[in-house]
Formats: sequence, C-alpha cells, structure tokens
Amino acid sequence: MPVSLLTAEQVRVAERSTGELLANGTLMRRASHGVAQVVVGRLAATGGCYGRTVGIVVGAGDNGGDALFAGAELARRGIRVTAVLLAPDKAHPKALLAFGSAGGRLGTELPRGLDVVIDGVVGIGGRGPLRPTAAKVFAGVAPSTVVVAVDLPSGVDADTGVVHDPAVRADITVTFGVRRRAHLLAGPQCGRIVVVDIGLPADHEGDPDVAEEYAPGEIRLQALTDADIAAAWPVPGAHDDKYTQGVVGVIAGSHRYPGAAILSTGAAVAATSGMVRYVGSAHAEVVAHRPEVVVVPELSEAGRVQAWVIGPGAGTDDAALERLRTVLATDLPVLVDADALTVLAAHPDLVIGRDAPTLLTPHAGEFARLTGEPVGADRLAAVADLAKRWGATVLLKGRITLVAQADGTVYGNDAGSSWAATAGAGDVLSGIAGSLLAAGLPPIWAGAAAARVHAHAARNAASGAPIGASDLLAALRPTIRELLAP
Ligand SMILES: NC(=O)C1=CN([C@@H]2O[C@H](COP(=O)(O)OP(=O)(O)OC[C@H]3O[C@@H](n4cnc5c(N)ncnc54)[C@H](OP(=O)(O)O)[C@@H]3O)[C@@H](O)[C@H]2O)[C@@H](O)CC1
Ligand SMILES: Nc1ncnc2c1ncn2[C@@H]1O[C@H](COP(=O)(O)OP(=O)(O)O)[C@@H](O)[C@H]1O
Ligand SMILES: [K+]
Repeated sequence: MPVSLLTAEQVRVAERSTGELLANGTLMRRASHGVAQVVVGRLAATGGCYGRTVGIVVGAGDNGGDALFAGAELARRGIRVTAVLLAPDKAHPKALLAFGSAGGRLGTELPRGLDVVIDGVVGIGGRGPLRPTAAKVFAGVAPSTVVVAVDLPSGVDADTGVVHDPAVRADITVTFGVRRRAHLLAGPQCGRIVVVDIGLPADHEGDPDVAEEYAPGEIRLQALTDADIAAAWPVPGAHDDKYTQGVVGVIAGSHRYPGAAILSTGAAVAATSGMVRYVGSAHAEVVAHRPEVVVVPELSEAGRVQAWVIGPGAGTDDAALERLRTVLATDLPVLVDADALTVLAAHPDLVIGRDAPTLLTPHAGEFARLTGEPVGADRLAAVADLAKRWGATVLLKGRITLVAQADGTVYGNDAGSSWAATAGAGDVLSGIAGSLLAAGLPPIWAGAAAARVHAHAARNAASGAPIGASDLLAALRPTIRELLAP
C-alpha cells in the first residue's frame, strides 16, 4: 500500500484524535522513548553507552520537550548528557525537571567531541531557517558527531520540504506515527528515517488514510513501495502473446543523436515483454543494438501501438512538431519527453483538453520552459499546479522525482543516491515508463514505478562508482528480477 506523507496540520489532527493520550503527555513520553532508543542503539553498536557523550539542543516548544525527556532517559543509562536551552524560560517545564533529576547538565554551549547531538530545536511547529543562536551551536558540531533530529531537521519546512539556510543536516531523523511530507521532499537532509509507533490510529488500523481528509484538488502526497510496484509490474500470463501485453512506440533520436533512441528503446525492451516499435532516422543503429525492435523511418509507416513515447533526441523542427501533433491527436496514452517538451512549450493546446492520458516528463529546465518560470523551492506545489492546469500527469525529475496527477494526487520517490544524474539517464526513464503505459498502467503509476526502478538500477549499477546511462540500462533487468522475486 502506498505510504502517505502528511502535512503538519494533518499530523496534529491525528495526534488530537488520541484525546487523553495527547493531553496527559503519553504521546510525548512514547516519542521521547523512541528517540532515546535510537540513540542507545547507535551508541551500543559503536562501543556501548557508559561514559559516552550526548548533546541536546532544546527549542521553545514540544520538540525540545521530546529531546529533554530523551536526554533524561539517556542520562539514567550512564551517558553524559549536556543540554543547551535556546529559550531557557520557555523550555518544557516537566521535561526540564525530569532531565535535571536524571543527572542531565545544562550548558551555554555544547562540549567538544560529542558522540551524538540531538536536534530538538523545532519540529512541525518550526518556521524559516535556524535562528542565529541555534545556527551558532550547530556550527560548532564536529563532522564525526552523529546528528539525530527529533521529528524533523530544524530549518526544514515540514510541508514543503524546503531546506532553509541554515538548517540542520541529520544523519538520523526519528519521527512519530506517520511520515511528514518533508521526510520525502527533503529526504537527503533527513538521513535515515525511523518512524516510532506512538499509538496514533493510523499506526494500528493499517490504514494510513485514517488521519486524512482531502478537499477536491488538494495535494495528497504518497510514495509507492517496492511491493506496490512488484504487484503492478506487467508479467505475461499463459494466454498472452507479443501484442496482448501492449506495444510501445518510441519516436526518438536522429542521425545526429542516435544514442537517445538506443537508450529509450533498450529500456522499453528490458522493462516489459511484448513488443517495441521505433520510428525515426536512427533505425539502423537501434536494430544494431536491439534486433527485436521493429523499426521504420516514418510515422506514417508505423504499425499499431498501445502507447507512444516521443521526444528524446528527436529534434525541435517543424517535422518534430508535426509528429507531436499526430501522436497527441490519437486516443492513446502519450509520454512527452525532452525535445518534444520544448516543442510543446510553444503549443500547450496540444495537451490541454486532450482526453487520452498524457505523461509529461520534464527536468527542471524543461519544466521552466513549459510554465515560463523556474520550478522554485516548493517543487510539490509547482508540479501539482502544472498537472492541474494542463489536465495531464507531470513527472518532475531529480533526486526526488514527483509525479502529479491533475486531481492533486502526487507520488514521490527519493532515488536514495544521485548516480543517475548522468547524460542519457532520462532517455532510459522514458523507455521504462512508456512500456508501462503501453501495458495499461495509469500514467501516475507508470511514471512513479519507472522512477523507482530507474533509481534502484542506478544504485545497483554504480555500487559506489560513477556510471553512464548504458550501465544503468544494463542494470535494469537484474533490478526488475530482484523486485519481482525478492
Ligand atoms: N502534539 C503532540 O502530542 C506531540 C508532539 N510531539 C512533538 O512536538 C513537536 C511540535 O511541538 P510544538 O507544536 O510545540 O512546536 P515545535 O516544533 O516545538 O516548535 C515551535 C516553537 O519553536 C519556536 N520556533 C519556530 N520556528 C523557529 C526557528 N526557525 N528557530 C527557532 N525556534 C523556532 C517557536 O517559538 P518562538 O520562539 O517563536 O516563540 C515555537 O514555540 C513535534 O514536532 C514533535 O517533536 C511529539 O512529542 C509527539 C506528540
Ligand atoms: N541528483 C539526482 N539524483 C538522482 N537522480 C537524478 C538526479 N538528477 C537527475 N536524476 C535522474 O536522472 C534522469 C535524468 O534525466 P534527464 O535530465 O532528462 O537526462 P538526459 O536528458 O540526459 O537523459 C532522471 O530520471 C532524473 O530523475
Ligand atoms: K528537530
């Protein structure tokens, strides 16, 4: 089941729904216990707890309360804990008392050479960047110190994932009950994310939607899991043949840029069974790499397909516009990428009002061409807005890929590494997503599943060293095998 990522307000609604547990502080005790356990686990794995040193940076709200209660628990285990209170008169009174009784010390700055620092400056109540006093404290933290953020790294916006400057960069983020949007949108800033069960309804009823109510058109952010994707991935059945599984047509590449055609068709061949057609002037090169691709130079000669991919390395001249016009006039799903997006930017009417599914796959530069302005810091709002205005599904590329449907549903994927930031990687993505579209997956699923498999393949191919797009392509089949039969 896709994982939901909630806004700060939705998290507060979920917390309020527990009634007494919130009012009597049980939730906070569970949350702080979770934080302490993570820190203990980390110390235990690297030599044990006794005599180790932990610093706590404490803000004015309940996030600081969590940190202080966690600090009390750590102090009782023989750890030397020092807390810096950023707003001493506002620090959570009960937590401060517990911290002092357990033997925790207060300081005006953090000791040097700490094993762990706990960021309890702000959580979902935070606004804007770290304030100067907090920034000064974190500036003195050594790179070898493990930074554990309570709920969110402070300075990261809970709803948009915008990483303000300065902000805390965490190695581990411990959160409570349900994931916040920033845990996906600012994944690299959060480090490893640990979700602690604090007894919110959503934890127990197996339904992450319990806490959520959405008005029509409101953004609803989710992440597909490997299990979701494996369940949806097209696998041929006993009565399938090459046609029944969906034929994808790829219009890509040129004499000048044959590589895009080879990468896109190669990915389409690897991603699903069935059949791949190719239209374009790189047909000889495509067949030389993949003899199973059925190639023709002209669109008018192409046989039937169930979805089109158009654009990678395909040019932006009048002929390219005509081909784009022709495929978008069909009632087939169409994936528009690369050069075709540049052409489309001048002719948005070709997509707006189209009844059949359309998947646009821009990187940030192409996105700016489509909308006339940069993506901006709030990528989620930007991609959801374009999808809504154009009535299309939009996949915005990057380390965090966001795929937005016109109704406000957005699937996000953190690639987990950035090895895919290499020329031609987008051509591979287009082939994967196109073949999934041809197999009948809705565009948001085709885009999100392709992005996740693409990211896994990049990581597998790289395993610690740089890759080119051909390496990513070669890793696709083993990656899909691993996904389907883990
Ligand atoms: N509800 C529950 O049951 C549970 C809640 N839980 C925990 O509570 C957290 C939410 O607590 P919260 O609502 O008190 O807000 P919180 O994130 O501590 O920050 C607000 C304070 O920070 C300040 N401030 C704002 N921006 C700032 C900045 N940039 N830099 C510095 N300071 C800044 C601002 O004060 P100001 O200085 O502006 O007066 C404001 O008072 C949540 O994330 C989770 O950890 C868990 O225990 C589970 C159960
Ligand atoms: N920093 C990054 N981390 C992870 N993946 C990335 C990063 N930057 C780009 N990618 C992925 O690599 C691919 C690049 O696509 P694109 O920019 O169209 O490249 P090209 O046009 O050269 O094929 C996309 O799938 C994108 O999501
Ligand atoms: K925090």
